[in-house]
Amino acid sequence: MTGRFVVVDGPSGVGKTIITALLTRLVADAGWPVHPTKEPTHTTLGRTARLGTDDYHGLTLACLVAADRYHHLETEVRPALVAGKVVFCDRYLPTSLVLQRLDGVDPAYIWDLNRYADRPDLTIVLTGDPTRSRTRAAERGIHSRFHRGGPEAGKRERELYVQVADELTGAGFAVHVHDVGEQQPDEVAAALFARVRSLLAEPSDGHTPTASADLIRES
Ligand SMILES: Nc1ncnc2c1ncn2[C@@H]1O[C@H](COP(=O)(O)OP(=O)(O)O)[C@@H](O)[C@H]1O
Ligand SMILES: Cc1cn([C@H]2C[C@H](O)[C@@H](COP(=O)(O)OP(=O)(O)O)O2)c(=O)[nH]c1=O
Repeated sequence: MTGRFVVVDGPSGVGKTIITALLTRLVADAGWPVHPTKEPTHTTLGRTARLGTDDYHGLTLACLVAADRYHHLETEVRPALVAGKVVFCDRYLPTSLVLQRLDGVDPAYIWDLNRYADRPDLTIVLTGDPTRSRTRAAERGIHSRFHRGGPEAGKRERELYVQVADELTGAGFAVHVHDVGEQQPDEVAAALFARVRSLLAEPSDGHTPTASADLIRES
């Protein structure tokens, strides 16, 4: 697979969607074929996960989002990578490691469930002021129980993303944590584009499965 797989993840309202769109534009303008996408997907399975967080909890939701992820990889991500595209995915494994953990699922099981999900070439984790992120998410519209809970829940979500970024790094993932601070979206995208450009200059690693559960259990 000659393309590159880049994930943009982080707490709700931190700016994943807008940054993914801006980065996609910058990379396309640099002459690369791009494929922006997101999880949960727009399939029936993905919509059930996105809109069903009040009905589905714990292991059920963990399996639902993992099933959506495997279908996404098979039908969309891998074909785009084979076609040489730069795939930008808004939410991926880090979301599961944070939200399913908040939902009481054993982290080792979350890793196991995602064992065969492709390891991205780069995982970008956006962090920012939790109150600001929560406010933006609320203004945009709350459609998930994970959006509720105010600043305290936002603080915990942010802490877990930072912890998960360390776990992923320990498991051999290329992780880039970016705190948006006071930056406007175009400034964030420009800073991240520099990192993505250096990735595009490197040879592709062929996109191996995640298969890191043992590593994490041993750590
Ligand atoms: N750095 C930023 N500065 C100001 N507004 C932002 C910033 N990042 C995102 N926003 C705005 O906040 C809202 C939520 O951003 P969005 O990209 O949808 O977040 P996410 O996908 O992480 O939930 C959007 O209206 C977006 O334009
Ligand atoms: C990808 C993913 C999503 N979800 C669920 C819970 C999230 O609140 C919801 C994400 O829906 P989404 O519309 O992407 O939310 P946001 O606007 O905050 O980016 O899907 C998980 O529980 N685990 C996952 O791994």
